[in-house]
Amino acid sequence: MQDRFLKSIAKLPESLATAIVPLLDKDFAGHIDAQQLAELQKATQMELDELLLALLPIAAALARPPISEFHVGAIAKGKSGDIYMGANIELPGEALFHSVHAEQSAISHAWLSGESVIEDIIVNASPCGHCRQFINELVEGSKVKIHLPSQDTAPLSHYLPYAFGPSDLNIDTPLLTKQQHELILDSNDPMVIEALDHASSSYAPYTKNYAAVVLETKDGATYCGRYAENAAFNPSMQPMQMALSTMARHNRDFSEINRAVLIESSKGVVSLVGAAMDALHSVAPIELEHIVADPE
Ligand SMILES: O=c1ccn([C@H]2C[C@H](O)[C@@H](CO)O2)c(=O)[nH]1
Ligand SMILES: [Zn+2]
Repeated sequence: MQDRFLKSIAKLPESLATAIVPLLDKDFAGHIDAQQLAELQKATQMELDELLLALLPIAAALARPPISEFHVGAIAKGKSGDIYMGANIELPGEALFHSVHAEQSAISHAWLSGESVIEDIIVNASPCGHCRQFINELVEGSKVKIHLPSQDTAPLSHYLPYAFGPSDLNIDTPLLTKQQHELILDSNDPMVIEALDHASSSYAPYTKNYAAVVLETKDGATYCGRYAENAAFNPSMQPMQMALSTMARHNRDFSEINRAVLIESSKGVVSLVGAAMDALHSVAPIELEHIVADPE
């Protein structure tokens, strides 16, 4: 089992601790599939909602909050029945807006894993206004059920009444809808090809700046993040932040980053290069490779 889970395991009911330890091997990065979840339920005799809340200390152990030391854990449950954990990240010495919230981390985890609907979000602290707005960008966002430790489960529409969202800007294909934006680039560099692929699947309906980041560690492993815009603009999730959050879930240290690539569209009305460089430089002394590709 990874050391980072030691303290959280001690907080779990004994039957859950025993059943989950085998899943927390060196490759565990916060994904539990529907079958594994059913086995956990069987071993613990818990109702599903109860089990999901009980798993939050495991999600919170994925956090990297050097500024607040406040560990937030979240779980996004997809329509497939699989669950995706996420946790907050703060970048040392950088402006606070570079932070990633646990809910964003869990949602991006589900999105990168191919989920097309998120039905439930379970979180250990009440979701802040910015997260409520981020959730509202999702397909059927107002219906996402929010589960909190000492509250009755309620849909997002309860937490965010009179919401402003994609439909106010005439977007009817919200976040998690399959995106396919062809970008043309001639390269046989596998890392660039991976980034291009993710940029094509990114969500940028407001600026058309289809963009993605891939980070590579010295051992050749890669971690990606796609751009996910928000109708209220500020709560958008930057691709660098999403990639860092992917790395953190995989228990990799940011100092292990060896190469970093940002690909964005030549026709976007904004560029993410400045924001991506600021975030990257706060964690690793690496130059950002910035590639601009033409949309088809
Ligand atoms: O909904 C919330 C509220 C806060 N945080 C994180 C952000 C920051 O890292 C820390 C303190 O706000 O908690 C979340 O992850 N989700
Ligand atoms: Zn939040």
